[in-house]
Amino acid sequence: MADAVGDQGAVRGAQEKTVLTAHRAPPPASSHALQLRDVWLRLGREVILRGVTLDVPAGGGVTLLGENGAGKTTLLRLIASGLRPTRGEGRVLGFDLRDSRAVRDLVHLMPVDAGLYPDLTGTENLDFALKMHGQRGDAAGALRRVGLERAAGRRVRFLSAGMRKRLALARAHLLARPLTLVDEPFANLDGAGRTLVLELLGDLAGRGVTLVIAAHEPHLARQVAPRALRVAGGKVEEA
Ligand SMILES: Nc1ncnc2c1ncn2[C@@H]1O[C@H](COP(=O)(O)OP(=O)(O)OP(=O)(O)O)[C@@H](O)[C@H]1O
Repeated sequence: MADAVGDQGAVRGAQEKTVLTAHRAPPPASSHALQLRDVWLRLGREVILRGVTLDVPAGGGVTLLGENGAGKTTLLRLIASGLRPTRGEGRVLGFDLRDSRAVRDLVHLMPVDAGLYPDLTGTENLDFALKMHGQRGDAAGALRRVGLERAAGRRVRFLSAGMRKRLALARAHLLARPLTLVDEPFANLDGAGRTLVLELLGDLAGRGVTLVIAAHEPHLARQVAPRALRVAGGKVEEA
């Protein structure tokens, strides 16, 4: 997965984006958080997605299932406008997937590796994410909620994998983007951490956020994103 970590250019770009998005018109009304029509995606020599058609109503949570390498992460990256379809079309809350600036403002992807800035502290990571979206929020409260108050001033590179996951969860919860994509939220977490994931994602769902969760733990993920879809052979089908 492309990694923005430590990329000062990305930080500058995001800061410029803050100014741009703050003045953008509100999204057009759409009853669908996501619509894909015959989407194909080739990466290098491999065709990963082979004609994916999908409608996700706004507020309707989806759990993506599938074997290792099936294409779940790739699909999430495409929805987050990080990859362009080779063929086909998509819309996020009415915006064309090719309008990456609009889509990135509406979507948050919590990647499997957490996708944090290792040289920033926990608080700085949250503050930066808020700034990027032109939002205000209680970073200290979010850190407390995930049990990371003592890590607030520590650089992310010194946190454990589970602590990073908790921090990424705090960020997703704080941002509460209308379409929130979550890649393997339960990985690297202890029992309390998994309960916390369910609480915070459940809270987002309750606030009308559309969740798309890629997970190998359907019994957990479906508690907050009930509709199950299986990714296999480049297709997506109801599970
Ligand atoms: N940048 C890339 N270039 C070429 N192929 C890639 C790239 N990224 C992923 N792939 C391939 O795309 C396929 C789907 O990978 P993906 O990470 O989406 O699977 P996944 O369903 O998320 O798997 P897992 O459950 O293991 O996380 C794999 O065959 C992988 O090798």
